[in-house]
Amino acid sequence: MSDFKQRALDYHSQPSPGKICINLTTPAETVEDLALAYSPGVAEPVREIAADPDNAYKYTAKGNTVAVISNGTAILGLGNLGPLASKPVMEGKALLFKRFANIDSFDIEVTHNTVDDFINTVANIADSFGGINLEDIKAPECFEIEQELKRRCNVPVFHDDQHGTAIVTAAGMLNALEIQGKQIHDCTIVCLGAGAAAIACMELLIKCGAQRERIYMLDRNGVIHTRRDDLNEYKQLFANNTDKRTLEDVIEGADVFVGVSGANLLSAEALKLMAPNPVVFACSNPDPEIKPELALKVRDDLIMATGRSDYPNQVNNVLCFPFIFRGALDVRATAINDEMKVAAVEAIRNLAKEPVPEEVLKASGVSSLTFGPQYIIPKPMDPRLLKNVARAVSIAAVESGVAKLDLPAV
Ligand SMILES: NC(=O)C1=CN([C@@H]2O[C@H](COP(=O)(O)OP(=O)(O)OC[C@H]3O[C@@H](n4cnc5c(N)ncnc54)[C@H](OP(=O)(O)O)[C@@H]3O)[C@@H](O)[C@H]2O)C=CC1
Ligand SMILES: CC(=O)C(=O)O
Ligand SMILES: [Mg+2]
Repeated sequence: MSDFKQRALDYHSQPSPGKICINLTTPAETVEDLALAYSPGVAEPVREIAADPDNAYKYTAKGNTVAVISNGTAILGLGNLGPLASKPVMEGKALLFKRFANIDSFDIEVTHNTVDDFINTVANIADSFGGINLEDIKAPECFEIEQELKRRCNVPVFHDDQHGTAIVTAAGMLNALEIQGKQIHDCTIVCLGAGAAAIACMELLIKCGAQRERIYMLDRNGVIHTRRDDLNEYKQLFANNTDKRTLEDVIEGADVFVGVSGANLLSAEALKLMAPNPVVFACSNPDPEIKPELALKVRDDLIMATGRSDYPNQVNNVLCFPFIFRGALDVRATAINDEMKVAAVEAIRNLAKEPVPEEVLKASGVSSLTFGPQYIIPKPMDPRLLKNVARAVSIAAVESGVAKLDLPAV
């Protein structure tokens, strides 16, 4: 067994199995404590909440708790390995929520037969939480699931693999193109993958100025084009009127490659065909579409990002979901809307241009980080993400009319 594999397994099994636990916030030592915490005292908040459901925010942990919910159908880039196998990732998301935004999470792995079963399960428990973070649910079901849950739930519902990924990709892409001296409007973009992350990333890049006709999306059957008859309604939006059929066909002269598909699917030969000064986001986890060492060996004019923590430029939704939920919970937003997403893109993007504090350099194991090809996007452990992104999101929620509370004082 490799050393890294053993260390990863040890990390998850020691000092106790898993990565999270529940702690108490109130004393529970004496008879009086228990009389307050449980019977008879607990009846008082019960009555208050029955009289007004908003009192759940006052007397329970609801307002600072997010449910991380998966069915395990698209676990990272590992595929459909079932609900239970997704649990380490969902506990990982809970770890990140707590570590970066002090949000408590429950991970919930749902076994279901139909899409309706899944939707009903989540809708029926949603009121227990301040928000719902859907995770690693494959396309195309994820689109219907999110849409229906948004309609049925009173709390924000956010599919992280769609919108968290899209927000971070857009922030990193705008910065990378700025460094490469390119305008997104003029770029030819190749997107390998046509699932949850791909569709959302491309839609957000279009909102940021990319031209739909200059995007070539590919799935397992190659380029998505207008003469295919096997496309779902989401892929159809990206059907290109083209004779190009393969990755090699579309990548020739392309400015941008976004990989949200699977491991090692972009060859060095294909990369060589890209236009000068390309941007390659190989975001598949745990293994990118092309390894940075290989990519940088064949192109020295490249800006390269992956989804991983162990290379420069980590384009990963960890830079978004803790902070967008912090911003939403702080003003009790009823939804996470486009205004809040755009605010998050701008806040993440701008932070990469600020001088980096010593503590971030230390945690990153480097002596300097300056806006440029090796640093297009902030590091997840940058404490300013919490302040800047959450605040920007809260302001956008208030201004767009979905906040139930005023902005908290700074
Ligand atoms: N860095 C980050 O923050 C994030 C990275 N990701 C990564 O993106 C990838 C996809 O995740 P997600 O969108 O949630 O999953 P989905 O299951 O929704 O989509 C996967 C897509 O990848 C395509 N695909 C898989 N294998 C190939 C292949 N050999 N050639 C071409 N296309 C292929 C599938 O094609 P088809 O439609 O034909 O089945 C499908 O369109 C994963 O690797 C995941 O780790 C996801 C979210 C965040
Ligand atoms: C990062 C993430 O959410 C994924 O790879 O699915
Ligand atoms: Mg995911």
